[in-house]
Amino acid sequence: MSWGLDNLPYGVFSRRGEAPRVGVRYGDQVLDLAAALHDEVFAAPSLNPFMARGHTAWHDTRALIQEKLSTDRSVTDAHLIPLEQVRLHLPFEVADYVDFYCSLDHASNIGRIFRPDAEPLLPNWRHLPVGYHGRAGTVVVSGTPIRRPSGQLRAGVFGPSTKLDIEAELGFVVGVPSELGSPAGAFEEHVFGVTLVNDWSARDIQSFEYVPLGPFLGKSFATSISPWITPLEALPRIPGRPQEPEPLGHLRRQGDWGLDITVEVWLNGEIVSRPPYPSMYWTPDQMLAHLTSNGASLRTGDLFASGTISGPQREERGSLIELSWNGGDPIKLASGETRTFLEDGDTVTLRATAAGRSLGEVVGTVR
Ligand SMILES: O=C(O)/C=C/C(=O)CC(=O)CC(=O)O
Ligand SMILES: [Ca+2]
Ligand SMILES: [Mg+2]
Repeated sequence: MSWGLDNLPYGVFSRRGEAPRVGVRYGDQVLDLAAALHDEVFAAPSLNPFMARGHTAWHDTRALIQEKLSTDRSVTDAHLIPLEQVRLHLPFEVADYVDFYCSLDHASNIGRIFRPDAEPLLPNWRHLPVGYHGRAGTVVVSGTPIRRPSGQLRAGVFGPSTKLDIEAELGFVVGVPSELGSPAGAFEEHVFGVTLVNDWSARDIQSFEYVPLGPFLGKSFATSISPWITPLEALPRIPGRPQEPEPLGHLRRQGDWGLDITVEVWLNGEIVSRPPYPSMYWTPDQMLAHLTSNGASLRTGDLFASGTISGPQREERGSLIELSWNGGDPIKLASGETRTFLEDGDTVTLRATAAGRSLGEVVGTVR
């Protein structure tokens, strides 16, 4: 079952007229945790206070919820609320937002498109997980409409982007802070769980502005996430793929943090791509190690995303700029229409599963 006892993602919900609070998804219902577990930490309108409690509390709480859901009828009858009665909110207060660039296939494709006369991979790419700081305040929950951004599309031209794109990504949510001046400790001590991310991107704004400081307004206008945060414990882990050259000591992998997750990209109701997470080059423990290797501290609520997930096949690409090769090879939809970049009214839905467990969906419609 996609939302069974082995899944149990956390979110923030409210019923009409009630204050938002923390719940866990079970089947097509939400378990009201403040009521079911008599713990005030779940009465907060965000997951941050619970996430700050740390790894042992996360593990014990999950075990308790599993036990109550499987044995305690009074809990299940009184505190499970049908999903159609609730509104889902942004599940945590986003502290900092960082976006990496961990897919070899995505980085190679983008290199070919943006820098056709150079080597597709820049010389640093295999030595560290390249990333940039995004904009935490514009991370929005699934369902939030996306306004087409305006910006400088080329020298002397300001106007609405004509190359509005998506990026199918996985996001990692930090629960436990780290100390300023020291690298973070073990991945599972800091990272609470994962969420699906659509990092909307305006490719015309991006390609004019990005030299030499990186993406700025082409990416900061909105980033959508799933209302559900899946705990690390619920995710099937697999070995990461081979890396050449061997990374420096501080970037060596801490264990098997490859994740067996497949994403689906839906455009106006049809699947246009299935990006495979196992094809990612840099693993999330390496992202965390790199992010804090200079002593930068983590805060509860930090979000770091993997970067666009693209596999080697065309139908595995996680962005429209790759799927349509920057507009030169339009995507043919079953409806008979074609697409290069997004048009007003288009709806994009990302869905993902990990060994049958749903990670939920991220939906956005362009306005
Ligand atoms: O290579 C570049 O110039 C920029 C590439 C990106 O679009 C960066 C990005 O958002 C990272 C990602 O999603 O993989
Ligand atoms: Ca991105
Ligand atoms: Mg963004």
